[in-house]
Amino acid sequence: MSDRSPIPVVVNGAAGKMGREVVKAIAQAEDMMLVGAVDLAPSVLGQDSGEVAGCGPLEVPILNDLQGTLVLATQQPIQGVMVDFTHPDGVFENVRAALAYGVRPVVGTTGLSDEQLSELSDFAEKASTGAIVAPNFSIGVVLMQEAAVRAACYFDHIEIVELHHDRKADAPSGTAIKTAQMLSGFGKTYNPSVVNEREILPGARGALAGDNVRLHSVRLPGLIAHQEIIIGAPGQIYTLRHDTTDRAAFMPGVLLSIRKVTELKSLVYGLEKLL
Ligand SMILES: NC(=O)C1=CN([C@@H]2O[C@H](COP(=O)(O)OP(=O)(O)OC[C@H]3O[C@@H](n4cnc5c(N)ncnc54)[C@H](OP(=O)(O)O)[C@@H]3O)[C@@H](O)[C@H]2O)C=CC1
Ligand SMILES: O=C(O)C1=N[C@H](C(=O)O)C[C@H](O)C1
Repeated sequence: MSDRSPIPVVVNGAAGKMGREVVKAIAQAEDMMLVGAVDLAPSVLGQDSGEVAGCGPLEVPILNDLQGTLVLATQQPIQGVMVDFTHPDGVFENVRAALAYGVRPVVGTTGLSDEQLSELSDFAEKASTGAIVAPNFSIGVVLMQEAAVRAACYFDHIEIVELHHDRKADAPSGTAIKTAQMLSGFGKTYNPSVVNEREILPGARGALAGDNVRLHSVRLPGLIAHQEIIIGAPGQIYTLRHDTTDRAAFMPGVLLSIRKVTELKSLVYGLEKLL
């Protein structure tokens, strides 16, 4: 049994698909304590976050007041952490608020623009407060991305297909954008044209990211989160694929980030930097 105080954690988006999974994971982690649960969904206001998550009562009600809940997190023996799985529209303000209160953000919500990310990074640096933004908390995805980066030393033709459930707000996925960013900066332009290509229906060839990596998004009920990186060369196709079959897959990465963010003094973008 450790004599250190548990890390106080606020979960923002606590009633969502990811938020419920995070509440369960924190309830089971001996070195963490859930001190606040926030969500804007009116149907869960005032309900016990543990009951909503399906892990039994935790005596932490779901509130719709992030600022008030962050204040609670500042009144704990050690500095708190805010885990955010909400919506692309609100995440920037949520993270700014957490940093302003000295509560360290661990952010899974996707959709932050490069400018927003850079602004949050400057803000964290000035506040000397750790923050982690990870478009994907699954360790399997990081391994897939790293294999793609290695393959990029030898191959020039790479397209990414990401497939998600039909309740996803943003496209392309944060994971696909991050993968393209990781493949960029090696002084090459991917997918050089070998014909004068005509896109008969706009969008048919996907979006261009990074150094010309093509991204394609599929949205269907029945899917959770999946990504293929397809690498082509004369006479061969190398396909990397990751399938999330349960959101529990993200929890080891989320818990690791909650622990690591307490040691940081600035913003880190990407789970791969913590492994
Ligand atoms: N980094 C990673 O590994 C992963 C990232 N994600 C990302 O996390 C985000 C959430 O995903 P998911 O859990 O599936 O989404 P859900 O829609 O299931 O959950 C989001 C919850 O947050 C609530 N909410 C929306 N805006 C706010 C806000 N400003 N403040 C507080 N609560 C808010 C929603 O309420 P209401 O329904 O009323 O809007 C909902 O209850 C997405 O951006 C997704 O891409 C998802 C999986 C893994
Ligand atoms: O919305 C989701 O579900 C997911 N979003 C993240 C993304 O945009 O990459 C991570 C994962 O793919 C699940």
